Amino acid sequence: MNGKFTHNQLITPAMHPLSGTIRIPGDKSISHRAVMLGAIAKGTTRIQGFLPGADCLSTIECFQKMGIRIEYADSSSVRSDNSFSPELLVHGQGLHGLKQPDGPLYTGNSGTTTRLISGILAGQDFSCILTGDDSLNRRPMNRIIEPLSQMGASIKSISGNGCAPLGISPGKLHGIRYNSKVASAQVKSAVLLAGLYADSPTEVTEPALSRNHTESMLSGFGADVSSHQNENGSWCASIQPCRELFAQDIQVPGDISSAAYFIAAALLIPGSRLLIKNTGINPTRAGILKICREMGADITCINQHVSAGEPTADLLVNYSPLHGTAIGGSDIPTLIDELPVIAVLAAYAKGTTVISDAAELKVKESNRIDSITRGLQAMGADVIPTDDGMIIHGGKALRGAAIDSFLDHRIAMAFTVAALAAEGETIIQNAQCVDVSYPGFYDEICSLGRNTF
Ligand SMILES: O=C(O)C1=C[C@@H](OP(=O)(O)O)[C@@H](O)[C@H](O)C1
Ligand SMILES: C=C(OP(=O)(O)O)C(=O)O
Repeated sequence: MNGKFTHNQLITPAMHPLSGTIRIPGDKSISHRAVMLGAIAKGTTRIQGFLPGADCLSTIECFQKMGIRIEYADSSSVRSDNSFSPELLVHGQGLHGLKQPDGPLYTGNSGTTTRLISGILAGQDFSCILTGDDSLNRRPMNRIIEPLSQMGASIKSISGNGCAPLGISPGKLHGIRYNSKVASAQVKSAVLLAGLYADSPTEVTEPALSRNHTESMLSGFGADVSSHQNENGSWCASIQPCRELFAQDIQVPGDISSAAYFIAAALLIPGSRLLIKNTGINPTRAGILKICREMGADITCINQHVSAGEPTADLLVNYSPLHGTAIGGSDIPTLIDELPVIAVLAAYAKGTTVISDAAELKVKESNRIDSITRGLQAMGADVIPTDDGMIIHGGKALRGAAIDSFLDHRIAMAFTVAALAAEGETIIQNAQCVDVSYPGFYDEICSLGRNTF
């Protein structure tokens, strides 16, 4: 992967409780989707609270390369709490307004960019190539190649290994009824986005409900989308062919996946009391709140409201002694990206935590079953990896260690939290990868714990 992720970060144990009020950067999933739908809508979409993380910047660059003008609005500002609040203007050109890029589209480290944009590109009348960094180009793409091909798209893995680079050429799309084996919002979204361009309705069924931001936002932009749960517990989302999408004003809530590190740090460090403002609590994303409460956490949602179709709240988190739990089934998609930091909580909790049904962890930015296990073992935790998760016998005191981030932002941040509650110093290797989803993470967590890093 790119040399820019080479910086190592020293973490010393927290010397003080975490206290105060923080505001988390915008939701990554919603930021991606707002740019994508804005680009293929008619008119100018205004996105407040956009996440300027590396992944979302990859999405912006892809659409700029396809002729879409995207700019920061003058009113982008530094808020009173010193955080930058970017407001983005996306000058959409309509469903058929994208132009052929003059070279490959580079999606960096971002699975969301690659898979969702593939659904849009399948409906264009030009050919292009999608490629990412080393990690991205190892992740499975057959999961989108298969349904998009069934719809009539011409999409292939150029090296024939089921991974990017992907070559996408014009094809005439028709609606399908697709049964996805995995509960994946990226697969569902790729199919629904291609469904905008199909000549008949498209349906995707998934075994459990994955994050539903695409469905909500497509509806807001004027598409005819619906979803329901089947009798066997699976979920079905459908979309009608679409003539035009219309620009929207979108307020992106804070990312609960980023809030997760502050929730966890406050739960682990005695005496902590943290108010995390304006966090998205969409039930398809908020599984971490449920699981933490099951583990004994004191977390209260206050000031609940709906912003641009997304449930949002301030989270008040108090230090809490935790105990182990079982995590699996339909909860997994609602907390998939939080499992690294939940595993850290489990290592500090009394008793045993069993994580199952989470084989998807193996195909993220790193093999997260492996990277979590290795990191926790290096710190002295008792953890046994399994095929679809892990078993953690918690409650041992952890010690600082050298932690390989595997260039995976979630691993770097989860082990930063582990290090704050450990004995001795920890080095997070290649820690700059946090910029993928949370630029400024180290400044924020450092200012709260008043640690000397
Ligand atoms: O659609 C999205 O925005 C995402 C979906 C999830 O991936 P899968 O769809 O592969 O589960 C998640 O892990 C990723 O961080 C973001
Ligand atoms: C898996 C993640 O993202 P993506 O799939 O977009 O790379 C993540 O942010 O943890």
